[in-house]
Amino acid sequence: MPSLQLLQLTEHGRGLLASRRKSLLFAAGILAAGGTAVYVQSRISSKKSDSFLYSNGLKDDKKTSDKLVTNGKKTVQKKGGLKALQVLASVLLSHMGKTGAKDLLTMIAIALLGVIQPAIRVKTGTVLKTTLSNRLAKVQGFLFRAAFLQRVPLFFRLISENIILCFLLSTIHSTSNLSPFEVAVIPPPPGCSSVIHDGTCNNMAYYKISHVDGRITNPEQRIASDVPRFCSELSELVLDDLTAVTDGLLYTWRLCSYASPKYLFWMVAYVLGAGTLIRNFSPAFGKLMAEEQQLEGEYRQLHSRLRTHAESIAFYGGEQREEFHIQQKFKTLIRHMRTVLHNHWWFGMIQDFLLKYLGATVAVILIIEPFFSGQLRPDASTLGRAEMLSNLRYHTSVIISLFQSLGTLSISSRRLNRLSGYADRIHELIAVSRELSNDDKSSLQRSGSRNYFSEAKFVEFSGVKVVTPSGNVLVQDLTLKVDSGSNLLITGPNGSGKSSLFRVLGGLWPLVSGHIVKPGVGSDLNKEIFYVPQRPYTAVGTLRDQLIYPLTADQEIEPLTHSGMAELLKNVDLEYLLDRYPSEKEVNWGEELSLGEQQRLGMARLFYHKPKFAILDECTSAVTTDMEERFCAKVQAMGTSCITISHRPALVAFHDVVLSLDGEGGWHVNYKGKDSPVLTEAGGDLTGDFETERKNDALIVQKAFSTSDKATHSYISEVIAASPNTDYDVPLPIVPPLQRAPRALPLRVAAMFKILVPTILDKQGAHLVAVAFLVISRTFVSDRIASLNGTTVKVCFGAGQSIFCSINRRQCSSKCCLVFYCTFIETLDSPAGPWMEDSFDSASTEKLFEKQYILQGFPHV
Ligand SMILES: Nc1ncnc2c1ncn2[C@@H]1O[C@H](COP(=O)(O)OP(=O)(O)OP(=O)(O)O)[C@@H](O)[C@H]1O
Repeated sequence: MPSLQLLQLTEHGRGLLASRRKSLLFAAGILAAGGTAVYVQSRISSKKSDSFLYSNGLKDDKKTSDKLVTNGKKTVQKKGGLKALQVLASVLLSHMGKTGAKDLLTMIAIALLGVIQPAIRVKTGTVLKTTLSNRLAKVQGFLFRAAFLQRVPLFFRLISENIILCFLLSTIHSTSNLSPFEVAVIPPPPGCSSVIHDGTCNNMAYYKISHVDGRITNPEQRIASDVPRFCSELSELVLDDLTAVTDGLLYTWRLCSYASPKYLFWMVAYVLGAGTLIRNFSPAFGKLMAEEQQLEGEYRQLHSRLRTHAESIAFYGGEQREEFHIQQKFKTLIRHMRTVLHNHWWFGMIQDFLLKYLGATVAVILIIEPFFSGQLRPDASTLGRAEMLSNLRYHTSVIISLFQSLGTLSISSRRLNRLSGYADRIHELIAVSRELSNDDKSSLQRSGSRNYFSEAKFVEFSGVKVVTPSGNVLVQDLTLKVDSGSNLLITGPNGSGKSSLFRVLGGLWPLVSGHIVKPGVGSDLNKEIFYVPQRPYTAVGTLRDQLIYPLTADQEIEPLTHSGMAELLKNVDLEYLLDRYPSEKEVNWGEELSLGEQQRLGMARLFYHKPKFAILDECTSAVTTDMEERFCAKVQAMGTSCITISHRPALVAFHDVVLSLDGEGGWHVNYKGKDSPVLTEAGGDLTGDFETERKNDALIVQKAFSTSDKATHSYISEVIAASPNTDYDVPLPIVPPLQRAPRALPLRVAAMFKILVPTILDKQGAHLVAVAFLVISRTFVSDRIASLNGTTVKVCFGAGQSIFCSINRRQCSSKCCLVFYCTFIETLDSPAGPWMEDSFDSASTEKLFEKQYILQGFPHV
């Protein structure tokens, strides 16, 4: 009979299936060949991507300057999402290293473990886990028997077996639950993070991205959130697709061994058709995802701004304004997330319907089609019918599994689309940061062109133009030389470009035109030119770390001793910090020290580094004049040349050259006569003894106060006299410390209700109630299913409906029947199982086989 091609195993197929080793070798061969092909391709495209990324960074100077001037209008060159994905995947593979390769192998091993399991199921009709569970159940039954018969050695043997089985089951369970995200993230995501960190931390790219370039907002969101999500979703996709491909190949091969290729043809045609339909419906998930990340980043940034400027906002009382902004952003984010969720909901529904449920129905139709067409007739003999049934059952399982793998592959495009949203953002970050970090190198390399940096022992500007990132020209054609040993003071109105000149000198802003000569060109650490800003950066760490910053302990040539630290701090009257903070204590210095103290710490840092040139950008604005003068004198004594920005006339005395900017691009230079005094108006020989008491500041104020006019004096005296005397005997009120220990459970539950109850009546509350109802009803159904244990079930195998069953309806709702039916189909014994020996109702043509089962081991769903 021609239709028996479905049922009869061909000789070739039998041969192949007879050897499980061959099947595994075959699958492993396909995997290895596929893996090698993908790796080779990725290496090739990695080279291409590298050259693509580098070529982006190396643009000629003209282009750079044009780009800067038109930065505001600049648009990001959008790569296709999948192109970005390809580039990123190749970057990941090429920067994987040993650890990354190990992770990838683990992933493949997990995928194969998932594949081997169905392979065993197909062959033996049981799942490995199910076999072990069955055995465990049996062993536990035997335990009772052994105990009842008082057979102690047998009992202990069974207990040992029980323990081993438990261990194996828990290993299998936790291995199959091992999420690919964890595999990818427990060691840091291979390649990706290091490429990004290299790119953003090099050549001040972190500064240029957010302050100069403007193409990327919130780079930290991309690094901290997009990268882990991308890695997690990529590993999931690779794992699922790897499993689906191998599953698909195995099942296709088995189906072709048993049955006509027309089944495969119909299935592929169906999946392709459904896939095309779905693709046409698919919303732009990649774009939606990128937008979501962008909005999330902006929302986070508002919170981090609030935290950074908390004190100023609190003093201004600006909470409501800040809250308004945060709420606005939050609402926009929620609105967008709702759109995304809605799209996922309806699209997932269509996708599941077409590929999962309708796909399974198509599989059943394919299987029963020969019955309806009359090509397939049950054999007259009992054994023939039994074999037909077993084949029918087996083919249903193979075709459904094949549909599932094809379905998984066909939804990959949606997942890829989503992934491409992350890939786009990460790729953009890598490309922009490489481009920016290469900008500086390119200006060094092109010393033949008009604008470049070169190395010398002095600082010189020749025809330098200072242009802001938004294109405003601050200084035109500046030409000036600062020799080693001489000091330059820069003055000018606010916003005239004084700090910007240093930004160009330090390479933070590009050199648009002109030539700069300076010491330490291209060196990593600013040993030659040391910058001291108005608010010095205080790194997280100990007091010692602050002094040696940016060096780390292992970079120090001469380690700073405790007495050295004390000496440095004494110069700036901060030696009390040594008593206040233990030497190993890590402190958030930016929050704990006042601005004046931070400036003094910045000065001590300069004394430690002893650079050739020091750029002092209003770094003494918050310290007393006395301290400022001592600092300048000490710097001079150290032999460091200063380039200073200050509005204080007292500092003129310490400088030989004054550069004045007019704020409109103009500038002029004044040189001081050689006989000018080095002393300030405040007087005192500052080059002599620098050590003054901290109390000096207070003494100066007291002196000024006592010499002030009589009226003021009498007014203040009156105020002091009117103020109440402090009674030191009265105990001060004790402020209770913040509660740190966790509260008792009832209190925590009450707090939760306090939050939840008011929201229960609004829209979100309704959602919450609906979800709670679903969860409770699911538990109820699950409980009903579990109560099926012990129920007697009659299972019938019919010619028309393939398999059906009936359950005592009094004990089980129709929903439970459905769940039971699906579960039963999945866990049905092997075609060669013991039921084949049972008798058939051969009188009925409809009912081919019937058997009663007592259900056991039904879990809660
Ligand atoms: N990242 C930036 N993008 C665009 N414009 C900027 C940027 N940074 C600074 N500017 C502009 O450049 C101009 C000069 O700024 P700069 O900080 O050099 O002024 P300054 O002379 O040091 O002023 P002040 O005396 O107030 O410190 C200002 O108008 C400022 O708005």
